[in-house]
Amino acid sequence: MSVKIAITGATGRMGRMLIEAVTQSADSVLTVALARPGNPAIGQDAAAFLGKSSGVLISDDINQLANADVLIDFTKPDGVLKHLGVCRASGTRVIVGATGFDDAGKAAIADAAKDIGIVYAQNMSVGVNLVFKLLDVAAKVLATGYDIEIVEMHHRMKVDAPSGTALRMGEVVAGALGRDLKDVAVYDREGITGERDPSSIGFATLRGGDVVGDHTVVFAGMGERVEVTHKASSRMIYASGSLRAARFLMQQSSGLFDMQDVLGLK
Ligand SMILES: NC(=O)C1=CN([C@@H]2O[C@H](COP(=O)(O)OP(=O)(O)OC[C@H]3O[C@@H](n4cnc5c(N)ncnc54)[C@H](OP(=O)(O)O)[C@@H]3O)[C@@H](O)[C@H]2O)C=CC1
Ligand SMILES: O=C(O)C1=N[C@H](C(=O)O)C[C@H](O)C1
Repeated sequence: MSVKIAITGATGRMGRMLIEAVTQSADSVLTVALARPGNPAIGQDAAAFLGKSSGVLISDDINQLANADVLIDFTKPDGVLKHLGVCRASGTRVIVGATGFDDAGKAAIADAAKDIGIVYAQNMSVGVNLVFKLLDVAAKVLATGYDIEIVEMHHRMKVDAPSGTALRMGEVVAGALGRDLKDVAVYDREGITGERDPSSIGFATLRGGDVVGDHTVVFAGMGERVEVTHKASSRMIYASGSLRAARFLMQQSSGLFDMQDVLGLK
């Protein structure tokens, strides 16, 4: 049976990629496509930008979320939290792809997962989730004598920094070393900074052009440097991962999961 999918932010970069992925999928079907009130695409077919017809018109009525098995939400934290309220009431499962949540937002996601199945992942790609595993191993092997720095580059339209993926990479590495990222993260360096604190994990954020998403974690020692890099060249990797997460969620009536759960990497 096809999984009934709702897409919010239907005219966004990821929204459109998700609509394309659902229209190509054999086991999911688009039933709801939402945009914010005033969006000029409201009333148009959700797949019109592909020159296709999906039979689903873009709407601004969030109560339509009840007409889906799974909402895939790549909007922004405030949008996700609003949509979660409707989904919690209707029993619609949710995939949270948006990044930039504060601690209160993350707590609200965890609370909603008491009633509905939720996959929340800063990066839905198989490759990045493999990298998370590799980083756990690398950090443990290179635990002493290696300075850890995380560099990411994204397109000029991205509004949050560092990326959710870079922050998750920091959490994985810090966790492997028994550190709390909140205590050791360094996000800015300017002027006379003093020598590097060996326990710190530094972040550098680059923005420009149309870069889909590049991440490198550097382990810099005396005499050698190990770099673990992932480069995304298509947003379809995130859309395909999200559909995989949707199939996984159909087996879960409640609970909070991530892509490591979906991919069986735990
Ligand atoms: N987890 C993952 O694998 C990935 C996560 N992302 C994350 O997904 C998010 C979206 O990225 P991207 O598609 O590039 O961004 P876009 O800006 O292209 O799209 C965002 C969409 O969300 C809508 N939106 C924004 N705020 C709200 C709101 N409060 N309520 C309802 N709709 C809203 C926008 O509508 P409007 O046009 O009206 O502003 C737009 O349609 C980002 O947080 C990004 O970091 C991106 C790629 C992969
Ligand atoms: O905004 C993006 O584009 C991306 N956002 C996610 C993040 O913040 O990590 C995932 C991916 O890197 C693309």
